[in-house]
Amino acid sequence: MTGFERPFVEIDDVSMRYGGTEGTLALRHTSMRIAKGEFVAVVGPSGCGKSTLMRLVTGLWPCSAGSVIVAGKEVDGPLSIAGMAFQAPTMLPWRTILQNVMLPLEVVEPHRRRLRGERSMYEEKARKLLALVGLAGFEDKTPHQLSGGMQQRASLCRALIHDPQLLMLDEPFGALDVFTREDLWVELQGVCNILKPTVVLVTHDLKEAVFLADRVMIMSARPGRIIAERTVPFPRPRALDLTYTQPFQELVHDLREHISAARRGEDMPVSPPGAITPGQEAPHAA
Ligand SMILES: Nc1ncnc2c1ncn2[C@@H]1O[C@H](COP(=O)(O)OP(=O)(O)OP(=O)(O)O)[C@@H](O)[C@H]1O
Repeated sequence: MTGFERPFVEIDDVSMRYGGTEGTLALRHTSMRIAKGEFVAVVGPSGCGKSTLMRLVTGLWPCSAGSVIVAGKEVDGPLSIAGMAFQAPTMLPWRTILQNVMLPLEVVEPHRRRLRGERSMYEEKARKLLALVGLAGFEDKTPHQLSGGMQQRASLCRALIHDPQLLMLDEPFGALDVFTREDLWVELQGVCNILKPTVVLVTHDLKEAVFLADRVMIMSARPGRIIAERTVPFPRPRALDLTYTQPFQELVHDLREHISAARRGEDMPVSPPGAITPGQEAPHAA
């Protein structure tokens, strides 16, 4: 990195209230910086405003106060450079898996314009992505012919088909069994290593956060704000065996304590941003 590089995502003193002045205050004075290519996980008590934060960053909702800047531009509407995946894969049941994966290309420019003339190139790309997550051979199936885990893999491909610079994942593995979930962590890590998007992952699973992220941001109970962050020092690629090691479990435990305190409405002593767990070396984070 040369000199100062502007963060890719800049969330500045953002507040968000649903339903007018008497409505629910979901976020209060939340700030966050995310570097290009960085993988950030956001954890916090249930209902603290994590999904709200995702909606503000992707421009699906406007903030009530503060600003969100992505790639140097203030977000003032839905972001075409973002790909999204949620807990429910939400595949269109009448379309094949390949057609579902290609859906964003029918909406997002410049792909929309190019799709008619370059359909076979785009189809090839969708097939390659599906192969990358172990779904080669399932392109022509419909969603109901696939398991939940397979549908979630396909929804990851759909989030990535238009080469998003920003990948926003809101509990994407929350509905899956633990084995499928862990397989998908490894696959997501592999895909990110190749495509290198900037990623924001909202999750309740602290192991998932530590396994996947360069940095974990911890939110307070509602109204949410960032109360602490941890840099994850483990080198990549990470293997699942890492989750059984003591440093990994200590970091998960540390996060759990922060969230328990946040649920009780207490703030733990806040570590400086980017604090590193004692005895561990600095990460490669972007
Ligand atoms: N569309 C909406 N209208 C009114 N209130 C909302 C709306 N969406 C969310 N809220 C409220 O805002 C607060 C934050 O919700 P949000 O979904 O962002 O939290 P979360 O941290 O993602 O929750 P969870 O961990 O349970 O998924 C909650 O109190 C919720 O009830």
